[in-house]
Amino acid sequence: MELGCMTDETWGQVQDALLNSIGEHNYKTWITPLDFLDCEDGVARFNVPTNFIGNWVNRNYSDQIIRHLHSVGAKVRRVEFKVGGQSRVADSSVKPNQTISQGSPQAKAVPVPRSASVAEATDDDAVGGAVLDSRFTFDSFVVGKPNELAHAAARRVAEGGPVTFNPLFLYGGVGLGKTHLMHAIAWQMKHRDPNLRIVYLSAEQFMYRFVQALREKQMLDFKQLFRSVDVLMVDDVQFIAGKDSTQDEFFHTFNALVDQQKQIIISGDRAPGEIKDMEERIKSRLQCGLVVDLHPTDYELRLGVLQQKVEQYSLQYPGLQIADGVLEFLAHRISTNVRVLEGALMRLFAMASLVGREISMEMTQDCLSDVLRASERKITIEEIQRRVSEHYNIRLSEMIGPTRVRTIARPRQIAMYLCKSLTTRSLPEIGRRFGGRDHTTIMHGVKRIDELRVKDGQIADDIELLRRSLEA
Ligand SMILES: Nc1ncnc2c1ncn2[C@@H]1O[C@H](COP(=O)(O)OP(=O)(O)OP(=O)(O)O)[C@@H](O)[C@H]1O
Repeated sequence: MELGCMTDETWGQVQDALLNSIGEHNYKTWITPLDFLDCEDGVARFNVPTNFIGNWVNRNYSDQIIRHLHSVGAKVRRVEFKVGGQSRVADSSVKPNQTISQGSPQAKAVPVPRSASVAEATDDDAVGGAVLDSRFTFDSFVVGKPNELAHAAARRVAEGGPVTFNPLFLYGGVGLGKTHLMHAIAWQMKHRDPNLRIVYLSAEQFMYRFVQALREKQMLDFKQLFRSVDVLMVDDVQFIAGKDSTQDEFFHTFNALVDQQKQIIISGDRAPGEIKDMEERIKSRLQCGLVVDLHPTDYELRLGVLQQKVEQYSLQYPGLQIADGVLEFLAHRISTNVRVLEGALMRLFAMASLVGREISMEMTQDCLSDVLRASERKITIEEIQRRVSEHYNIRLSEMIGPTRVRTIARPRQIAMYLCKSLTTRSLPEIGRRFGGRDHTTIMHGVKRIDELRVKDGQIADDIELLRRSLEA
């Protein structure tokens, strides 16, 4: 089907769909104020009454709007929100809350002031890569135990000098700061040497560029472009898993750059070896350098992020007060990812500025009831296995593997016990996640630990400690 640009009619259909998907309250607050202006060259433009609404819709709903527009046949790549000449931009190929650079025709300001030295360094927008978010710097990255290794590795790479580990592979769950760290590396490298040719892009964008080059018979240019950069950064590499030709091209680009001693930085949602449908030769290349993971946030890190954001938002909303205990409450209750945490805080500030009151505990519970409900702690089997392995200083592969040596088998049984008591997973499911063991083995393990808990104080203490840390 040949898609057309957006019209009043398609916008009407999308509004209906949004009403269904985000609920009446959110719809009235965020979508009703949007005034559809026009749609040209795949860019749909809206007037918004305030910067805040534009920014909020861009961060939280632009992806959904674009998706709904596609589903009703509107050929829209990007939505743009304008207020008095400023605009918020979201691109279907760019992550939400990334911004379009000053070099772009849709240039816009972001609410947080950017560092002048870094801003100047963006002039050439890398080599056809995505635009870097000016907020994602090392200065704004809060370091805690769960991310200190990844942060140190990123810092080390950003310092430049001889390439010591190639690639740097950063991995971790959703919203834990992979993109933030990659942008921070790029900013610092650019700052150090403005002439460096740095390409940052998502694996999805790499694929689109590759397909476009194929279609337009520009493969030579494509190869030259990517093989002549000084630093290549590819975000969310898992996206190319299962996409054979893109993987092939990625593999050759990767090798060409490594041969030239050019730094490569890659991110993924899991360790290279665990990416399904990724060619073995790519997995093994990805493991050749330094592989570091960002662990799920802990309470202190979440509190640190919240405190930093409060400082930032206070500039935006001067005079707003936040009651004692609110940040601690949020850090305790919202234990998913940092993006959710940031969104929650931003929502509170918006609400408090609308009603002109301090952010109290009552307002927090009221305004964030949906987020708080959704964040009710769900402990995963993987998390338990990881924590128990760390606690007993054994490898995760040993925990899941076949060895029956007591020093491994006992922690394994403790992990099985915790899986049974802290998750809703069935015994066969737990068995599968422990290297395909039978459910009777799990049952036996759980029973054994139940007995030992009573007799062995050390085991009881260990279990209690692990339980508390998992539930934190
Ligand atoms: N340690 C941190 N300090 C400050 N901000 C953080 C930190 N970690 C994450 N954030 C913020 O959380 C948001 C999500 O982070 P980011 O986009 O880097 O996550 P990601 O790991 O790339 O997630 P995804 O898997 O969705 O790509 C960003 O606004 C980022 O600035």
